[in-house]
Amino acid sequence: MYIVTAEEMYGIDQFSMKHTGVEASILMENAGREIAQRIMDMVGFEQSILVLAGSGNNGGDGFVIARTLRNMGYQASVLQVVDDEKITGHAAYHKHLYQKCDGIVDPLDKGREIIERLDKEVVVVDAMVGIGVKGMLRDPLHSIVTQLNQLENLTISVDIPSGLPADEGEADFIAVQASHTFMIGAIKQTAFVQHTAPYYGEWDCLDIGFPTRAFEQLENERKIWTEKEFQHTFPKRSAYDHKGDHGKGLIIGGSANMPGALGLTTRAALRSGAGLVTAGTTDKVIQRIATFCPEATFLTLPEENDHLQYNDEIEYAKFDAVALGIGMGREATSRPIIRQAASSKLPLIIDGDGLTHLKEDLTVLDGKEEPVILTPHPGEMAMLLELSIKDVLMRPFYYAKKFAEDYNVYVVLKGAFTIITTPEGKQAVNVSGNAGLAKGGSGDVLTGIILTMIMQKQSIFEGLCNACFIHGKSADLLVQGQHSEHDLLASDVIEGVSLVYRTFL
Ligand SMILES: NC(=O)C1=CN([C@@H]2O[C@H](COP(=O)(O)OP(=O)(O)OC[C@H]3O[C@@H](n4cnc5c(N)ncnc54)[C@H](OP(=O)(O)O)[C@@H]3O)[C@@H](O)[C@H]2O)[C@@H](O)CC1
Ligand SMILES: [K+]
Repeated sequence: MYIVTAEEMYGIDQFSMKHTGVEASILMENAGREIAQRIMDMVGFEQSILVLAGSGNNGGDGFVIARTLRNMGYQASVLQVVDDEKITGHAAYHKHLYQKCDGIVDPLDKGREIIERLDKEVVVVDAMVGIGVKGMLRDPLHSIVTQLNQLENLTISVDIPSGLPADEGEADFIAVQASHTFMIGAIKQTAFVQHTAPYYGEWDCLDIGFPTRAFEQLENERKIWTEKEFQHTFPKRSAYDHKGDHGKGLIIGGSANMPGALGLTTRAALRSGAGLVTAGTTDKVIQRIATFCPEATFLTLPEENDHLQYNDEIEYAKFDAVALGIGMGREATSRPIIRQAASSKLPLIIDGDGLTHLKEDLTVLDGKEEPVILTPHPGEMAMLLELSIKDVLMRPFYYAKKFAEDYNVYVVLKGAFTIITTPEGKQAVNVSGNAGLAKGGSGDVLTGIILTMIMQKQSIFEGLCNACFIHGKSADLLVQGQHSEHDLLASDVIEGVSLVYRTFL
């Protein structure tokens, strides 16, 4: 399923009409009927449904919804929140149809009173404004939305909560706080941006008949990654495979104060299916983590002041991929290891403190032909881009893409909605995971799973998406079972990988 901006959605709409001849009023009919069906699944005949219809095509969807619900025996009516002359085009056509089917339309001047007296059992359908919103809502919509947000009624938004921008990057708006949103045709970008996502409530995206070609012509490819994609792309194993077929991974990191991080990454790589994993770290760290990951082998690297030192004896050629930086600390004397690993002919994952070292000298990436994967959280992304965390959170799609393209790297921007970006700018959002992952160690586990995934028979992009899916899904399955979001530990997430495999493969 695609993730779009408002402009891209209009492009899909135009392409569909031009190349398939489908008419806008039919798309509107499809949209309204699909949403009405979802409303019928949630609401009983005894409940009243009030559709708030605005002037554009979003309002037009509202008239279709009201007509469909009434035809099916539901008590639905429309409160038109704009003057009559504002309803034009396809919306006017569907308003007319609705009225011809004995539909009731209350005019705007009754609006305030209707909403003030609204029984809390009445279900509100918000079709006031969709992706055509420009700037801050004006009155009367502004005051209606303010009023509505103080009520506790079940509120179902059509396509997008009215007032909310579809595109990332907007800080100032007033919008309906929806209980549910049914998006039409494609997911709107702000459903995955931290400060706008909560307005959608629970959401789903409905197909209304846009042709696949209309999405394929989009310049920016953005999709969500779900269990379907995971099941479709995850490589099968053969009875004749040997350990070398599942990748030999090298993990470099660890320091006296952070030995556990490397242990988590190593064990996560093993648990997710790597053939062989070697942890390259200091002798002290090896002593601390060896029993936590007995299946791993170890490479003792020199240290100074409890931190890793550069060592030119690492035989990179023995491995298939390297993950670097985990719990490594920020001592400048460790930094040359980054350049050395980058000059190896291996795919390279840089995580945690490795990203801080990288920022000191981004030229280490120059000319590297093998894939490089960076796994920043928003703070690290901000550090790499020399921006504030707020800037990154405001436009995560844009900034992840910019960095990935500028430096020819894959970026896994971690967060409640992890965004995976290829060097060409293709993006996917992983939707698995929960607040239980917001803990120290989660990122270390993800790095281990990523290392394993990029060594399997799938593209790097698929491997990264699948790694994020497995990591989040492990947490989801665990909190549905014996754990909660409060007590979940990173080490639990490692063990939960088995649950993911047993459930989905
Ligand atoms: N083919 C498709 O893609 C399909 C799209 N469909 C649906 O169409 C929707 C997009 O429709 P759209 O383009 O007509 O825009 P829409 O969101 O209704 O808003 C425009 C109206 O809002 C008003 N308005 C704007 N800003 C405002 C403000 N700040 N404060 C107050 N008012 C403001 C503006 O008024 P004006 O500024 O002109 O006075 C104008 O009248 C889309 O979200 C989906 O639901 C479906 O039918 C299926 C097929
Ligand atoms: K809406």
